[in-house]
Amino acid sequence: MGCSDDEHIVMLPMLAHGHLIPFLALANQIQQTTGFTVTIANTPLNINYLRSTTANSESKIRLVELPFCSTDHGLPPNTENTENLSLDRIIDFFDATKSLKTPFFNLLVDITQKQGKPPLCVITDIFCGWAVDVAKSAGTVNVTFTTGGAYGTLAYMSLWLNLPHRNLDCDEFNLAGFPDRCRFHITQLHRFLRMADGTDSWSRFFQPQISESLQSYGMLCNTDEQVESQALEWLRKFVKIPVWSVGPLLPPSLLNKSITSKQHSGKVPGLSTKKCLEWLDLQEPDTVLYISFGSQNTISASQMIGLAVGLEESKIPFIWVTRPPIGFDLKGRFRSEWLPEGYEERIAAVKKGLLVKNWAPQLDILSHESTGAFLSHCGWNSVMESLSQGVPIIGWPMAAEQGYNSKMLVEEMGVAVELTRGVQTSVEGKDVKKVIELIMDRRGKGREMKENAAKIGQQIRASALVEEQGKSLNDFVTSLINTRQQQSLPSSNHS
Ligand SMILES: O=c1ccn([C@@H]2O[C@H](COP(=O)(O)OP(=O)(O)O[C@H]3O[C@H](CO)[C@@H](O)[C@H](O)[C@H]3O)[C@@H](O)[C@H]2O)c(=O)[nH]1
Repeated sequence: MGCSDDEHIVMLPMLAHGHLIPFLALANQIQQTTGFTVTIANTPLNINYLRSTTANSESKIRLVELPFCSTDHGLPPNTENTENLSLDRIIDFFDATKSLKTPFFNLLVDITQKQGKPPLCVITDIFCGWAVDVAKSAGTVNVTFTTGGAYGTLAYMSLWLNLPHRNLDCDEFNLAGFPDRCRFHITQLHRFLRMADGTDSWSRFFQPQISESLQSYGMLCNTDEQVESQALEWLRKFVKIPVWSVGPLLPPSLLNKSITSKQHSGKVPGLSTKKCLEWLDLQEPDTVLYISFGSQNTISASQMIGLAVGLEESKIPFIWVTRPPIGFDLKGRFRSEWLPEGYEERIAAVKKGLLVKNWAPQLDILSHESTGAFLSHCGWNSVMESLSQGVPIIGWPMAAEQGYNSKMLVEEMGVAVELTRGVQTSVEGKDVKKVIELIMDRRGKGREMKENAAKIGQQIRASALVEEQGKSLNDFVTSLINTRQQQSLPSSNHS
C-alpha cells in the first residue's frame, strides 16, 4: 500500500446520536484495518458519551473535545445533541455547529505540529461542508461521510440542491439523479423541506453545506456494494467524486443470526434487556412485532391511540418502545392517559404485549428468533439492523431521509409496506391491523417480503464482516496515499 502506520485520520461527526455511532464504528474499522491513529473530535458532552460507550472495549480511538457553548447561539444550556431539541430549534443548532470551524482547524494545526506532517485526511459529516476549506488550509483533504445509505443520501442531497417540488401543480415529481420510473411524492418530504424555497433558514444551511461537501476528495457511504448496487451507481453519477461503500457498519453481535436470552449478544443484559429477552423466549418463532421510532422521534397523541388500538385488535404479540407524544418532554414520565384506558394492564394480562419506556435493547430484540417484523421510522441504522436479521419492515417515516429509505424498501427491495408518513396524519386502528396482518401473513405478500428480507440479510451479514469492509477501506486509503505521493512529486514529473 506504500503507507506507514504513523498516519493519522481525524474525524468529525455531526452532533447527533444517529451520526456519532456510525462514525465511531467507522473509526474502529479504519483503526483495525490500517493500524493508523484515528481521532474523533466533537463537543465535550458528545465526547463523554463516546467515551462511555468505548469504556469497556478495546477501542484505541482518540477522543478530543472541541469547545462549544450552546447559549452563545441562543440555544438552551448544554445543548450539544439534536436529542430533546424541538424540530423548530434543530436548524438553529445545525447552524451553530459551524462555530466548530476554528477549534477544528486549531486541532489539525496542533496534530500537524506534533507529528511533523498533516493528517492523511479528515473525515467529516455530509453536513459539515465547511470542513473542505478547513482541511485545505491545514494541508490535507476532506472526505465526506454519509451515515445514511446510497438511495436515501442521493434523494436527500438532490432534493435540497434542486427543490424540484417548488412551483409544481401535482404532488408527484421526478428527481435529478434518479431514473424517471422513481417518482417522488410530496408527502415523502419532511415538512421543512416541503416548505423550503431557497431563502428559508433550512435551505440556507443545507444548500451550501451539501454543495461544499461535494467538493471533497471523495465520499464514504454507510452501505454495501451488493445491497445497494443500483443506488450506488446513481449516487456516483450525481456526486461526481469517488464514492467508497464502507458499510453497513453494524455491531459484530448482529453478524451471527438468531440469539435467544440464553445466547444473547455477549454483554451482561441489563434489567430491560433481560425482561425483553425472557418475554421473547415465551413467544413462538417469527410472530412478534417490534415497534420503535429510533433515537429521537415520537408520534402524535392521536396516532398513539390509533396504534395502540390496532395492535390490540390484531392480537399479535408485540414489543413497543413508548415515548411521550409530540409536544411533551421526551425524557418525561410516560402517562397512562396517553394510551386507551386500562391498556397496559389488559395487554400484560394476556401476555400479548410488552411496553418498554423510552429505550429498548433493539439489537437483542431484532436478532431474537421470535421477532417477525419491525414497525420502524426507517432510520438507516434501524433499517440495516432489521434487514441484517431478515426482519421485514412496516415503514412509518418521519424526518430526514427516512421517507426515501422507506420508498426504496417498498419499491426496490420488496421488504416493506408503509403504514403512514409523518406525525400529522390520522392513524386508524383498522389500518394498523391491516398492515400487521399483511406483513405477518406467511403466505402471499407477507411471505414474499420475508423471503426478500432473508436474502438481503445474508448479503448484509456477509458484507459487514471486518475483512470485507477492510477491502473497501484499503482501497480508499491507498487512493489517498497515492494522491499525496503524486502531489509531492516535483512539478517536472507531472508533465
Ligand atoms: O429504543 C431504542 C431506539 C433506538 N436504538 C438504536 O438507536 C439507533 C437509531 O438509529 P436510526 O435508526 O438510524 O435512527 P435515528 O437515531 O433517528 O437516526 C438519524 O441518523 C440516521 C443515520 O444517518 C438517519 O438515517 C436517520 O434518518 C436520522 O434520524 C439504532 O442503532 C438503534 O438500534 C436502540 O438501541 N433502542
